[in-house]
Amino acid sequence: MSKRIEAKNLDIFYGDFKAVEGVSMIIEPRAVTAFIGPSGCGKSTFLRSLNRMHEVIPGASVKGELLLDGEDLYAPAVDPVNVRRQIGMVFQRPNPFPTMSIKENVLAGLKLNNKRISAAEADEVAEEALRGANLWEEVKNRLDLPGSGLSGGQQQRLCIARAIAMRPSVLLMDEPCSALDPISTLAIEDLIGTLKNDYTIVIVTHNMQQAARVSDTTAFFNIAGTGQPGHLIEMDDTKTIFTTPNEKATEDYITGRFG
Ligand SMILES: Nc1ncnc2c1ncn2[C@@H]1O[C@H](COP(=O)(O)OP(=O)(O)OP(=O)(O)O)[C@@H](O)[C@H]1O
Repeated sequence: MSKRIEAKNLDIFYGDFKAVEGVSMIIEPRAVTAFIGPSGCGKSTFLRSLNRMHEVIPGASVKGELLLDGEDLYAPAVDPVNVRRQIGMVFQRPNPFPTMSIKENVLAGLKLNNKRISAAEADEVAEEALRGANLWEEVKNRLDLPGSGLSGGQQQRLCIARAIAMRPSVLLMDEPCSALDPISTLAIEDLIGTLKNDYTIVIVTHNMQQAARVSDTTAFFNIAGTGQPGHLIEMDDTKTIFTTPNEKATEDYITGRFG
């Protein structure tokens, strides 16, 4: 299920503005890859380009190649909706559909994709996804109550359940814990550790300790100045990045000298 992503010399634009330049990297399956770097260096932009989510912004475009297990995700014949089905995304703020029940939220992606499933199948998919998101025990007796009635941490796990109900190969997470308290953050971090057995996981985080705790590989992005494009500076085992990085800029960033 878990797939490998390869970016080759990727540039990303908002209209004429080049936000990210020349990124080449391999994101391995069954592992967690963290993107770190100062504000504006293009971490979220690059993350969103991985499932073509940035295309919802008018004028956004990419140059270069992006391969999922060797298949070019930007080839003319590829439907971006299909890409997003394979590569799910979890956002900074938990965003369950407020008028839907917990169960309907989990199944929302399938419904949007017009997947016809029987009531029994729906129950099965919902339970499996909620178990996968480590939320089942907390919600199994209130599946028909609104998703918005859950705590922030539970809502974020509900959004993860909604993403994994689609059986994606990759899960992208854009600062998934930044709106959560420390206990809920820990629950999501534990969950990320379990999910990597089945998915390729990419996480953007501002929290250096979090990157060190949850990821196997870390990519450091930087920006030379306002109006300049962000670049990938280096990518390595998380341990190496946090102990003996190759680049001075990485060392300065992880030791808190800037950013
Ligand atoms: N929708 C947009 N339209 C135009 N420019 C954008 C848009 N989104 C981001 N940018 C620009 O692209 C650059 C990279 O932004 P991005 O949000 O990807 O950086 P980031 O590293 O994720 O920052 P942060 O850590 O603050 O979230 C910035 O210069 C930003 O202003």
